[in-house]
Parts: sequence; C-alpha cells; structure tokens
Amino acid sequence: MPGMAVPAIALYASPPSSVCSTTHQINAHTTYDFELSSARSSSSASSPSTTSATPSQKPVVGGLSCLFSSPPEMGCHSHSHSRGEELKELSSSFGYLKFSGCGGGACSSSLKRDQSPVSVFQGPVSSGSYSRSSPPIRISREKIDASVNYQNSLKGTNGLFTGFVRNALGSCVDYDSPSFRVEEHGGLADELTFNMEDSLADLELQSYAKEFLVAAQLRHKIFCEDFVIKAFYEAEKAHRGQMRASGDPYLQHCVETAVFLAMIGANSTVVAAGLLHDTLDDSFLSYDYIFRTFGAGVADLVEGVSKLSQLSKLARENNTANKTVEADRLHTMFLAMADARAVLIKLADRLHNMMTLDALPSSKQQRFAKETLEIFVPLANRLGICSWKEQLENLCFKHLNPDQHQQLSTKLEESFDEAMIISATEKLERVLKDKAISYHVLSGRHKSLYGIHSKMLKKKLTMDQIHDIHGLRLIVENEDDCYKALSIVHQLWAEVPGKMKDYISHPKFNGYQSLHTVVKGEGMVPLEVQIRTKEMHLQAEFGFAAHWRYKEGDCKHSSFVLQMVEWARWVLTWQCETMSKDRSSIVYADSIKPPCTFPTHADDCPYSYKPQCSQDGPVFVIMLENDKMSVQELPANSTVMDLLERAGRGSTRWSPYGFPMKEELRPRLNHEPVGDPSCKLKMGDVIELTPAIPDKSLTEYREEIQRMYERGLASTGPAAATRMAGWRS
Ligand SMILES: Nc1nc2c(ncn2[C@@H]2O[C@H](COP(=O)(O)OP(=O)(O)OP(=O)(O)O)[C@@H](O)[C@H]2O)c(=O)[nH]1
Ligand SMILES: Nc1ncnc2c1ncn2[C@@H]1O[C@H](COP(=O)(O)OP(=O)(O)OP(=O)(O)O)[C@@H](O)[C@H]1O
Repeated sequence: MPGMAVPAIALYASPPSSVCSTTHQINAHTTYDFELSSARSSSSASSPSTTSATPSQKPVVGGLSCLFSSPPEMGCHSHSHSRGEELKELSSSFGYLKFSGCGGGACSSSLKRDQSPVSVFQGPVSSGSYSRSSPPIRISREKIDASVNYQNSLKGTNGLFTGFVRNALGSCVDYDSPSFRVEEHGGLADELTFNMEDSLADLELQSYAKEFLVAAQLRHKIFCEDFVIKAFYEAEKAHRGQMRASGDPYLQHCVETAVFLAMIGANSTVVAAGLLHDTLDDSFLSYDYIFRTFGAGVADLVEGVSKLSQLSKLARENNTANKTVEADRLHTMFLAMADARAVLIKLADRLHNMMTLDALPSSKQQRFAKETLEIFVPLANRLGICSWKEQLENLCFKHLNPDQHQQLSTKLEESFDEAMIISATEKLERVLKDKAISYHVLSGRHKSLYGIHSKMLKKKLTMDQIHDIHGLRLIVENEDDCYKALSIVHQLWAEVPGKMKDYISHPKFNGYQSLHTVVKGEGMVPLEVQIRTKEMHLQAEFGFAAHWRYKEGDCKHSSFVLQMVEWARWVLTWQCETMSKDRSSIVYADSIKPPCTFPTHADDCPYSYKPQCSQDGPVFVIMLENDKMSVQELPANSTVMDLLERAGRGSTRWSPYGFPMKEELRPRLNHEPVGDPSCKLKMGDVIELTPAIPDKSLTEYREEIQRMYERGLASTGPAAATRMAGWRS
C-alpha cells in the first residue's frame, strides 16, 4: 500500500551501554529503499506517498540510505543523565532522519545520533532483532577474584597458562607491555580443540563471562549465533584472568569491540574476529588454531588487526603521523595492506580503548589521543563511519584540550536544540507532502562538539558565527524539486541574508552540487538546509566531491589513493550490511561502479587489496633506519634494492657475505634477514636498516679496539674475541 511507513528499526551505532547514557534519545525509525522509491516516484511523482516503500517490502535500509540507527528500545533513550553530563562525558553529535513516505508518529520522531545521513553502512534487515541495551555491567570484585583464583589453580595443574600470568594482569590498552605468544613458548594452542558443550560448561565457571554474553545478546542478536558464541568462548579462554587497567576483565573489551561492529551491521565473521582481535598479540592462540577453528576469514582478519596494531604502535613511538605526508601515506597503507574490515575492527577496538582511557596515566592518555586523531580519525573519515569518527574526535578533544572541551560543552549545552531540529523536520515534511514534492531522505543533525571546535579554529569564528550547528538535508528526485523545496523552506522560515548558495547552477570546482541556505528556525536558531538530488548526493558521498575528501581539505590524492578509499568503502558496504542480500536496492551511478562483482574481487581486479592484484599502484612500506621510522612510497614492483638506494649515504653495493649493504646499512625485511635483495616489496612491509657498522668510522672503531686491547678488555671472554676477529677479517 503506497504511503505506508515502513516500520523498520535501523541499526544504531551506539556506544556501549556505559556510554549510551551520553546519547540523545532514540526512537523508532523508518527506513527507505532508494531504488524502490525512485522508481515509484518517477511513475507517479505527483503523490508524495508514492515515494514510500510498501509494507510488503523488507524493512531494510537501502544501500545508500540510512544507517546506524538504533533499536527503538535501546537503553540509551532513557536519560538519567543531564545533557550537560552527556556532552562532557562523550559529546558527539546526533542525527535525525526521516525517509520519504513516513506516516505515523513513530516515524516522525525518529532520531539517530552521530550519523552521516547517508553513509556506506546500513542497519540490519530485520526489525525487532535488537533488544534493549543492558545497563552497564558491573562485575563484583569477588567474581573477578574468584575467577582469577580459579585460573591460578588451573595454571598450577595443567601448565596451560605457563608464562601467561605475567601478561594476564596487564592492561590491554597498555601497548607498551610486551606482547606474548604462548606458542612461541611451547605452542600449546594447537592442542586445544573446540567442544561447545565443554565450553558452555566451562563458561558456567566464569559467571562474569556469562553475564557479558547475555548482555551482548540483548544488544544484538548476532551474539546468539553459534559461530559467534564459539568465538566468544575462545576469546574468554584466551583472555581468562587478564584484566584491563580499569580492573575490568579483558574480555569486556573484546565484547564491546564486537558489539560496536555488530551495531554497524557487520556480519558474523567480522564480529567473531572482533571478539578474537587481540588473541594473537595477547594470548596463547595461534593463527593456525584460529584458522582451524574459525576458518581463513576470521584468522586473516585477526592477523590483519594484529599487523595494524604493530604498525600503529611503531608510528606512535616514532611520532610518524605528525608529518602530513607521512600520515597520509600511513592512512593509505593501512587501507591498502589489510582487508578494510580489519581496519574496521581496529577502529572499533580503538573506540572502546578511547572510551576507557581514563584508567591510564595522563601521559598515556595524551599519546593515545594524539595517535587516534592522527591515524584513526582520518581512517574512520575515509571509510565513511561518521559516528565513530565523531566519537573518536570528541574523546581525543576531551583528553588533549580538557579546558576547551569543558568550556565548549558547557556552551553547547545551552545551544544545542534538538527539539528544534525535530520540529523543523516535521514541519518541512508536512509541507512537502502538501505540495506533493516527493523526497528520498530528510535528515537532521547537530554538529559534533569537535566539529564545531575545528570549524571555529579553521575559520576563526566564534560559536555564534557558526550557522550549521543545526542542519537539515533533503534529498529529492530531480533538480526542479530542489528549487521548489528551497522556496518552501524560505516560506517556512526567514532566510539569513547572504547564506544562500546555489551549487546546482554553479557547481563547485570538484563537481559538488547542492542548494544551501541558512534560515532562522524556531527560536531564531540558525538552521542550515541542504537540498540536492540523489545523484548529487551520491557524488557528495562517493564521488569526486566525496565528503571525506572535503574534510581532508580536498588535498590532491593520487588516483590510487582515491580508488583505494572508494574500494575500502565498497568492501565495507558489502560486507557489513546484513542487507547485502538485497543488493537490488542499491543504485549507483555507473561512473562510480567498481568493475567487479561484489563481494568477490575478480582475479584481475585492479582495486583488489590482494598484493598480487595491485600491481599498478604504488607500494607504501615502513622504513626503520637507525631506529627512525618513515613511510616510503615506491612505484609498483619496487624491490628491497630500490629502497636501499634511498636510504643511508653512498651507493648500494654487495657485501662479500651476499647481502646488500650501503656504506653502513644492512636490511631486514619483516624482521628476517634479506636473502634475496631483488624481492618485491609489498604494501605494509617493514624494512629495518640496521647499521652494519656502528655509528662510527672504521678508523675510529679500530682505534677503539686497539684501546680495548691495550686495556686488556679483549680477554673478557671468547665471544668478545670472536667479535674482534670478525672485525679484523
Ligand atoms: N561532500 C561535500 N560536501 C560539501 C562540499 N562543500 C561543501 N559541502 C557541505 O556544505 C556545507 C557548507 O558548505 P558552504 O555552503 O560552501 O559553506 P562554507 O562557505 O564552506 O562554510 P560555512 O557557510 O561556514 O558552512 C559543508 O559544511 C558541507 O557539509 C564538498 O565539496 N563536498
Ligand atoms: N545540513 C546538514 N544536514 C544534515 N547533515 C549534514 C548537514 N551538513 C553536514 N551534514 C553531514 O553531517 C556529517 C558531519 O559533518 P561535519 O559537521 O563534520 O562537517 P560539515 O558540516 O559537512 O563541514 P564543515 O564543518 O566544514 O562545515 C557529515 O556526514 C555531513 O555530510
């Protein structure tokens, strides 16, 4: 029946329950299917109702329509906290979204938070699949102690945890602590086999773990799937006894990471990998074990996350990302070397770590916040995960500029007017219906705290001069409707002079098209309204004028980078929405359609991440030269020799021992000595160039040896004598 609302519950990228209280209200959502709607509206454009999906339609979110909405009954909507508290704790923007054809009150009060109204992610297909978010889980100290004691007794009896205890009490956010792999210390992981019954019985003993599982299941139904439960169990076993700096069980972090992923519609492979994401680095599980138990999909993702963690740690230690060029290369490398889903898991991991940063000493808080801003926020931006990006930014802001954060959030507390956005949306919707202007999406949002802060800095504005703190976006069927809708907006509210921009008749240099206006909304609060067609919107989200590029300041990226980002976004679109079953609902312009069939890459796909396929693009590698890290960009098919040419002083030559060396450098590739210097470099390779000769000239060194001999130090042991002999030869 045309005109009926589609009572779908879209997925909401919500922070975990403990942070949920920082959010704004969430109610039922309607979602909208792009293709269906456009087809209908073109056939009978005169009726606004023709843009609705029918009730018989699957209540899904269309490929490019809304995402990250929340289940209506999620715990977040009940506020026991004041809004000021919320802003201070985890200030982020909220969003309000309507789809054409909404009828009924549920739809008209749909609110979502933090979202780009259109993004690459979709919510889950099924309504009602999410249930209430549980209150923050508090685990009693006794339970934890009991669990730890129990584990200690196990350690004593079967030796399974030998060597594990040391790590077990560390914090998972303490990246400084040495990672530990049991398989390197005896390889016990391979002896483990999975048995669901045993596992569940064992889980009984870990009552806190059971609570986590139940809480996760209440937040998302994917945690009821056997595959995910199995991953949960393995994560529990792997991290048993480990605690976070906050005193919470490590497992909690794994579960929260996985819940974030589930909340953006990630499938069970990604959620399982989210649960296991730290096991390679921080437990006795091996790649082989994960591979055998969960398959290559999960094992590769966990390995990918581990590699990303190592590289980001290196970058943090070397302060690499504070240089724009290097940071840019790092972002590209991260997206290119790993499956984009591994980046997604890493982002979810970082989001939870940032949310729980308070438990760390202030110096570490600062380092993590800085690194997050330099590396992870841009990645979230490139991948189009607006919600995470804003949450990360706000958290970084809070830790890096606590005073400014405090000041601005207090001000915003007075300025944010969500009710105004809701009522403006409803008002506009009513008139659009009356005037028979069909539209695809009508969305509203308020700008995030950090977004406002950055804009003030960038444009040297006071908060009062920022006109888009509150904004609406309307996506209509055709250009004509854009202008009709604009005139309706101007009839409804007084125009702020000089703020109207017609980027339709005068597109921006990058091709961006849209109508922008600022009006005085209710209470004279400035309200930015953007009006565009679906095609213009696709361009603004995925095309040359993509929002992520706009946010990066439209810097000149190579076509490789652009393709890489677009590809990553596509992969995530297709991998992370449960509605990938309904691909037909996605209508992309041919010009931006990737050249192979999703979700599988064609063997010769030029955009594939697989190293063997990406032969045309440049290669980004990490070079560690005398302990200084840099990210190098080399042409496709470059070899270790090519890299050596760039490093150190003098020209490369071959040593008599068969390894290439410059005057002073000796290469190692991914921690192994280089056997074949003509081997090709791969995206994300780490090349260490250690000095073949310590940082002194040979003459100086000889003199020093001479002095050592003279002092009789050479006789301190056979090893020393051998070293000396080596030097003489
Ligand atoms: N995707 C995309 N969005 C854009 C682009 N340019 C502008 N926008 C959007 O349009 C909004 C306002 O842009 P303009 O009307 O040009 O305003 P401005 O002069 O940049 O600055 P303000 O008026 O202070 O917001 C931005 O906040 C973006 O949301 C673009 O190139 N790509
Ligand atoms: N008027 C609006 N209505 C709805 N959504 C908007 C509006 N303006 C921007 N958005 C979306 O909100 C999200 C956050 O945007 P953000 O505030 O970071 O930047 P911006 O407003 O687009 O740019 P700038 O800060 O440079 O003005 C983006 O997905 C953006 O597309």
